[in-house]
Amino acid sequence: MAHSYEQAAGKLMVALDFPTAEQARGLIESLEGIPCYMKVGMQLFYTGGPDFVRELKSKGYSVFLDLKMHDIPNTVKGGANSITRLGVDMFNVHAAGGLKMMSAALDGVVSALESDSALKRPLLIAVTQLTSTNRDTLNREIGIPGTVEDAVLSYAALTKEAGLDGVVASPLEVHAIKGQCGAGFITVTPGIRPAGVDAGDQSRTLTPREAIAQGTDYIVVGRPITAAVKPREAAEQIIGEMMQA
Ligand SMILES: O=c1ccn([C@@H]2O[C@H](COP(=O)(O)O)[C@@H](O)[C@H]2O)c(=O)[nH]1
Repeated sequence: MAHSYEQAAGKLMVALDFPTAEQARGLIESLEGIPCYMKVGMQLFYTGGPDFVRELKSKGYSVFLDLKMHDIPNTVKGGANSITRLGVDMFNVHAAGGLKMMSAALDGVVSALESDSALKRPLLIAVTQLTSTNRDTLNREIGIPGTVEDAVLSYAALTKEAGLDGVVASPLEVHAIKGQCGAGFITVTPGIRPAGVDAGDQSRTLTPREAIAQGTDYIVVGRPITAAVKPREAAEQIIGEMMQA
């Protein structure tokens, strides 16, 4: 299906992986007017904190808070409650934390919503197998047998059972996830590299056009935009590719 400019831009999540809010603001200014999602990860959150997230929301951006919580259920429930109060549009936990931990995250969301009717329900998703990992990481290093896709599908099934909205996976697994969990189960896919751009530490990658063609709901793009000489041009080129998919 062809995408309009707005549809394609709305599926682009820009990873604001910067050490300071000041540096992130520089990129945001250069992308002004592009209706993309902004993703705040641990590097920026640990310096910019909740205030920076509120600043993004006040500018009208949809925000994915990518803190990948992974702790005991009670702690994750509290974290999810605080994040929901912050007013983000999406946040995540690690599926490896298990069913009880993911259900506790959902409880944290529900308890926040019950305490303040003005709050909007954020999408809650779980990280399956990091896109920087491959079969060797899984089998030899961690000692988990099988293919990466097996592991991703197993985490996705658990995430669905816990009642979460979707998963983070590589674009290579989107087709299988949608087949198993249904088209409405959201996939958020990092590991995006336009042709000719260095993969860096990413192992399981596709281009923006290929990822959209696989049926992913959102692509996450960091360095191909943030480290580009002309970030706005890089972002517009990616959106153009997504529109052609
Ligand atoms: O499996 C995962 C989960 C999260 N990420 C995050 O996405 C971006 C990707 O950045 P690039 O610079 O485009 O590689 C980054 O914020 C990661 O923390 C991921 O890459 N893989």
